[in-house]
Amino acid sequence: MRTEKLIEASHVSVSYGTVSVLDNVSFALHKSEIVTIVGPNGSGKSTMLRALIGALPVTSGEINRMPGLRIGYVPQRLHIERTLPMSVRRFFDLPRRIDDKALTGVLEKVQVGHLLERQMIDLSGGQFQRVLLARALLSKPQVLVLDEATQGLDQQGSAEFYQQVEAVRNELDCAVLMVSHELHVVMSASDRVICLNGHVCCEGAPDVVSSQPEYRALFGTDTKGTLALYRHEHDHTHDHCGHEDVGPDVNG
Ligand SMILES: Nc1ncnc2c1ncn2[C@@H]1O[C@H](COP(=O)(O)OP(=O)(O)OP(=O)(O)O)[C@@H](O)[C@H]1O
Repeated sequence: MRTEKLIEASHVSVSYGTVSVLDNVSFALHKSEIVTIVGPNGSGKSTMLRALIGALPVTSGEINRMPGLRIGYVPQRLHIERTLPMSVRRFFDLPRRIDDKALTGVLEKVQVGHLLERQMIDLSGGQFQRVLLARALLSKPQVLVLDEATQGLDQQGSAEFYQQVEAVRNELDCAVLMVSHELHVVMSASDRVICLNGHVCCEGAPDVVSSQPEYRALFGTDTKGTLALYRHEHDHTHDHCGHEDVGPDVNG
């Protein structure tokens, strides 16, 4: 039986000016599930995340979030000014002071306690992303949103990061909604995968999605998928589900 819906998008379309980026997308995120959005460059993944969390207005359709929903957001990257001294502890205090007691539990979960006095700019890529994850957890989120949070990490670093995310989900029982290009990593860590290319091409459990013709057309039959993703030329249509392919041109 499905649990309660935390966020629901119904027939959502988003355009930037006259350019349509999302067309008639419907989607629901349920309590405790890990959902990954995959798709080629420019297919609207970040746009969809931003619309779902309310950071971007939709052109048509509707997005409903559970009243009072707490969302923790881990961005793709964050620029820290190199000339500005900023310790990890100070970073946690932005935009408002966090007392040590509130911080302790989160530091243990994400194993960044030993980094508190370090400068943000001196952290490794993996440490930096774990600090961002810890910061997102401070609001005790019911939904954790990750937008390509492991960009720049090597395969082992990103696998460790996603294991950490899974552990956090298991402990906090929060839902996780993420965008990733690392199909081989996220496919194993997700309950459900949405394959997006301006519209929802297919969705379902990872093993179901990876055997769909739409998915294979996008990512190739290679289980790693990553290279095919960047080489993708979207020339298939979706007659079986009544969608005309109106997705953006994403020649990589
Ligand atoms: N603020 C904006 N104004 C105009 N166009 C935008 C804006 N943001 C994104 N776009 C365009 O919308 C399309 C979808 O962008 P989006 O970032 O959602 O895709 P994506 O799937 O997340 O891409 P990537 O995998 O490269 O990160 C792209 O063509 C992009 O150039």
